[in-house]
Amino acid sequence: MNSNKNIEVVVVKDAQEGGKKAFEYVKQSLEEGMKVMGLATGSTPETLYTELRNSDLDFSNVTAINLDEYIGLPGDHDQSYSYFMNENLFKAKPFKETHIPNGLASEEEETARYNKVIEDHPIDLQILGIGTNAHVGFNEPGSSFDSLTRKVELTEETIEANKRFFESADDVPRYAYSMGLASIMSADKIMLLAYGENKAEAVANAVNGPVTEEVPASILQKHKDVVFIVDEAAASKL
Ligand SMILES: N[C@@H]1[C@@H](O)[C@H](O)[C@@H](COP(=O)(O)O)O[C@@H]1O
Repeated sequence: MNSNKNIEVVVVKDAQEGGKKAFEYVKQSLEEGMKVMGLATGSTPETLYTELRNSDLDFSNVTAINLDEYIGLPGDHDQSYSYFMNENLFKAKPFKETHIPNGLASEEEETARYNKVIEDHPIDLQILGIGTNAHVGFNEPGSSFDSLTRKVELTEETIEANKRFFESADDVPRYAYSMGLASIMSADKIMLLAYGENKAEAVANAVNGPVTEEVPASILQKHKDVVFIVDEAAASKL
């Protein structure tokens, strides 16, 4: 099924099974001494976070670094990624430190601050979701493979996909701070999760397509240790 030897693809039945499989990888990383874990938001990692919350794994020696945050939303806004992480993971599972971009801070200061956070805490395991247009974090098509944390403009496709969490598309922020593709690639290990038929094309392009900035996740073909955990629907175009 997987014709690209660089990306290991594990196919599971559904998101529930995906959460359990992803949990095993996280557990193994912890056993191997993981100190810094890169975290993702969106609906995809929810089943993994449920497994983590319900486990007895101890993250009190692990630093968490999140991929991105909407610009303009305060951390206590119920659609901010900061709020999502607190509710889905951090309240139940304390980490040593948690880092997430501050959506209210100024661009210059915040991007410099966040790049320093990543530089000071090399990521052992990075969790990723994937957008329907193959974005990772908020690195939309056209993002440079050399990019670090910066302000990004969301595409219409992403605004459409994310409006389900807001009252209307007009309420979806237009900009975000996102870790760049080079920052993501600097992680020692990467685990990308994807569930559902609407991710099938993005997954196929990322795994088997050309490595191009038009398909941000395709850069993962160049990483030495990457696994995709996808359900049967998301694997259907591989
Ligand atoms: N910035 C996030 C990504 O980190 C996430 O992976 C992706 C998919 O979201 P979902 O998991 O809800 O499909 O879109 C969002 O825009």
